[in-house]
Amino acid sequence: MTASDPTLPPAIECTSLVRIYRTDNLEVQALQGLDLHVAQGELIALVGASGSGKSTLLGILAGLDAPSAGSVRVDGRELAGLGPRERMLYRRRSVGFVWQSPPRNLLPQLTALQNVALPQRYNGVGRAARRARALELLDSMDVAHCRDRTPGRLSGGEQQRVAIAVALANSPTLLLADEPTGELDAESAHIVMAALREANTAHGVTTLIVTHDEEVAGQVRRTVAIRDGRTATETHRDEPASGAADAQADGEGATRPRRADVEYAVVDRTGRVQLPPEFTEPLGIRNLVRLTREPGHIEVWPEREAQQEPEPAKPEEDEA
Ligand SMILES: Nc1ncnc2c1ncn2[C@@H]1O[C@H](COP(=O)(O)OP(=O)(O)OP(=O)(O)O)[C@@H](O)[C@H]1O
Repeated sequence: MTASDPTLPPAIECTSLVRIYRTDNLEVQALQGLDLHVAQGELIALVGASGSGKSTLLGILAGLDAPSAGSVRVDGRELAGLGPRERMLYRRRSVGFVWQSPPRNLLPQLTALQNVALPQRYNGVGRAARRARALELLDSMDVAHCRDRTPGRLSGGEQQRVAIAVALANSPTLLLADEPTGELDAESAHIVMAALREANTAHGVTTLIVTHDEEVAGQVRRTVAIRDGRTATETHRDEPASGAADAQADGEGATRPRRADVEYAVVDRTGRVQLPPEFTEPLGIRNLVRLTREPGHIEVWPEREAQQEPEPAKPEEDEA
């Protein structure tokens, strides 16, 4: 992650974001008041069960969709009220997008070099500069050898690395990837993940990756979990896994375990916290809990326990 400049606005700031899909007689609340704050230059993974709202959020951040309510700011700019032309320019200049399916990312009749040059052409970049930038990006994604081949003659992993180069072509501030390793074997997934990290560090682009793959999520410092259309928990890692091994070598060649990951529950602006089912279900917690304030922490009691007043802790007896 590149160090973020405190004078810059956050890369992403979602506040009470709501997206309701309405069909004939059905209403689906895909996002239900989601809050998310991402600093400039961060690389984060977004995880959550199928239907939790990940793709909906990505579509809104990409400018492909608009929220029903709430605010979404990218680099301090409110997206909710953009008109069609501003939205098109935002998509063209500010965001790069990598889809799960390699063929969806590239035009099949164009070579890798032409695919990376094309978005720059739409942005008014001259021929020589387009070509130079495309070659530089293909090199930085380690696919320079693929420059004159069409996508059909590239492996899935090579296609995804060319797709990252395409996404970076117009120097976006935000790189979004929806399950970019979802159709790849483990080795290719590892290489594509390394390319996304390279995009984040060497090109300084804030990167958000939606994934179901725990190994991919384990390779970033911050993983945000969405549940029922809201950010529910976050896992922060001091030392993300490199992807291949879960231990790191010290100077003398010995390995030491990674420091423990820390999982936080997200507290939203109104003080709401989602209690994960692995905490609530064993205790039979459903509708009500009782909170007690303790020195330095808060205790959450199931309703039936709360009805029987918790006994105050007895001072420890002197064993002498
Ligand atoms: N165009 C749409 N019309 C109606 N409902 C939709 C539409 N797109 C998504 N939904 C619904 O919104 C909810 C969130 O969907 P979304 O695709 O954002 O979830 P997801 O977390 O990305 O799921 P997955 O991991 O399966 O891709 C789901 O209940 C889904 O059925």
